[in-house]
Amino acid sequence: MFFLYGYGGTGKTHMWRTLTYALRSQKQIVLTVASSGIASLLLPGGRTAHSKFKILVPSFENSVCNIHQGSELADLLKKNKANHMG
Ligand SMILES: Nc1ncnc2c1ncn2[C@@H]1O[C@H](COP(=O)(O)OP(=O)(O)OP(=O)(O)O)[C@@H](O)[C@H]1O
Repeated sequence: MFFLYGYGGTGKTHMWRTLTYALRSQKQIVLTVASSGIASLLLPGGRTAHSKFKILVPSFENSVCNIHQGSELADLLKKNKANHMG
């Protein structure tokens, strides 16, 4: 999982879009998530992290994601090579 930090307008979205298209063109699985719905709209196939990873709201120190072993989402997470968190 990669996190990319930078000031506004420095090219974070541009870099993630480029990486996502490059990896997907090689048939790699890339999950693009952001902390807000507005930010997720900038990413190809973007979703909020809370939606994609079934993160409970509100979340506490001991909260766990609601992903069940053997589910389709669990298999996808095992197979994917890169997550983008914007
Ligand atoms: N390497 C690059 N080559 C050409 N244009 C670029 C490059 N990086 C960024 N840009 C352009 O610069 C502008 C700002 O980039 P981008 O939206 O990716 O920044 P950002 O860091 O995601 O900004 P914000 O945090 O405000 O969302 C965009 O128009 C983008 O196309």
